[in-house]
Amino acid sequence: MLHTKTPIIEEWIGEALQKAHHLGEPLFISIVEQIDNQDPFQFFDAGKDIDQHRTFWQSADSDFTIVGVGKASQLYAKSTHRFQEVQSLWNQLQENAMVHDEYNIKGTGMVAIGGFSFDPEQQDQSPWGSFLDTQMTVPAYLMTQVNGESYLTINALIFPEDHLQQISNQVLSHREMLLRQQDSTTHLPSIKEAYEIAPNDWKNSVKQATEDIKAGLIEKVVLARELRVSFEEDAHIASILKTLADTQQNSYIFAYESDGDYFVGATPERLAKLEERELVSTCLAGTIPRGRTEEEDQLFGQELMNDPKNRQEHQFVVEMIREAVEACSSHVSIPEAPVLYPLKNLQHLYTPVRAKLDEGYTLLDVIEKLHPTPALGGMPQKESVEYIRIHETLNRGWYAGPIGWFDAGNNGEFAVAIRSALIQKDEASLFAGCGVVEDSDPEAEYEETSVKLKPMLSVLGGS
Ligand SMILES: C=C(O[C@H]1C=CC=C(C(=O)O)[C@@H]1O)C(=O)O
Ligand SMILES: [Mg+2]
Repeated sequence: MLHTKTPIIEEWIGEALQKAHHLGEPLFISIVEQIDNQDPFQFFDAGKDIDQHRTFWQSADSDFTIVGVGKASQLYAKSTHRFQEVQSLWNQLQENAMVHDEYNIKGTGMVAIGGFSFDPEQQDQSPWGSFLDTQMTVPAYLMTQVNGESYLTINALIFPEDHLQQISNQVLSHREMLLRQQDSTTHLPSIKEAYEIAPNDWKNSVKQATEDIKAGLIEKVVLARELRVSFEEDAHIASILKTLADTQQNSYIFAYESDGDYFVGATPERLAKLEERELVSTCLAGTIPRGRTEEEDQLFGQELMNDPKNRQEHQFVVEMIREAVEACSSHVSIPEAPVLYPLKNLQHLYTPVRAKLDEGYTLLDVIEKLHPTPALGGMPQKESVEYIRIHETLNRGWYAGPIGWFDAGNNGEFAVAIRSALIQKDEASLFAGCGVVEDSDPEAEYEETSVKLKPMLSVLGGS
């Protein structure tokens, strides 16, 4: 199918340029074509020769993948109203756009992919200097894989003074580079050094939090810790993503590249998904390892289901999400009790939330209401985020923040960026947190976070 569209792409760019001339201002153009099936990891890898700004997202059931290369537009915001700001930038961008799309498939055409930091009031930037507080990218080239079909979107902002031949040549040569299928080998890094940041101080902070909870300061707080590793050579991100996708069941695989730094992860936790006003959110909190045998696995699962401490951790999340979703939807349906959600290394308590989003609300409105849920922040929301700001010594940056995408048709999905790492050349910081409630035991919480670090550690050359 490659090459068949070349003349028409050139023609459409020409039309956009004429219109930009006429208007005297830049014009956004979006062109969607169906392409032969592509390997999303190869597409991601091929993108490195075009732009140091790539994005990757795969849904937890692996039936939807989007890969972005370059940036046709960026939506930035930094304030307590960051979600609203992004929404209005998005609305503006769509007002002046020429879209050529005969398919109308979710996640194609004008799509923004990116994330939000956990806490916009955190002043410290290090080591997240390349990641702004809010950064949603409309990729210049976007590959979408959905229902077994692949699509390529070309997005560009065309300026009146642009030169037609120059733009067309560039777009068409990039397109060819991206769609050329190469042989690729998976190459994971080898770890030179790995060390945990102050584990004893962290256990003391968990102990202190249980006392603060008993004293009534807060009800629950999620405390995170960091593991730092260095590699023999720079990490190869496409290989890391592919291995995560191959090994981490029931997980969203994501990567966001910014100026050569990468935020990568395999998170099981959906924040919210919206499709044709059907809203789905997820309560995921409460944790136990997988067993080594099927029998042990079931035993652990039952132990988790019946453990009051884990049920309490989970229940805080259900109550908060219920309230947030009820405030903007109807037909809210939430099962009475959680079920088990199995991952490779651990199992969680899981309660799905379904609702019909009321007219007038967007996915970003829902994200704003939900973030952070008590699975990432705590209870009450504002107090626990303040508690984290004061007591946690690491800078969360984008860890535990919303990460995801939305399109022009009000479809989209955000997960929370846990089980993740910030990768900077031959170094990485891995993060894991756990819900601390009144009955938390620091040693057990420490063990829980160790297991949560495993998925990322294993693809970064650790065990
Ligand atoms: C904060 C994390 O996990 C959350 C999600 C699921 C279960 C959790 C728990 O049982 O503590 C945490 O709330 C993390 O993995 O960094
Ligand atoms: Mg826990």
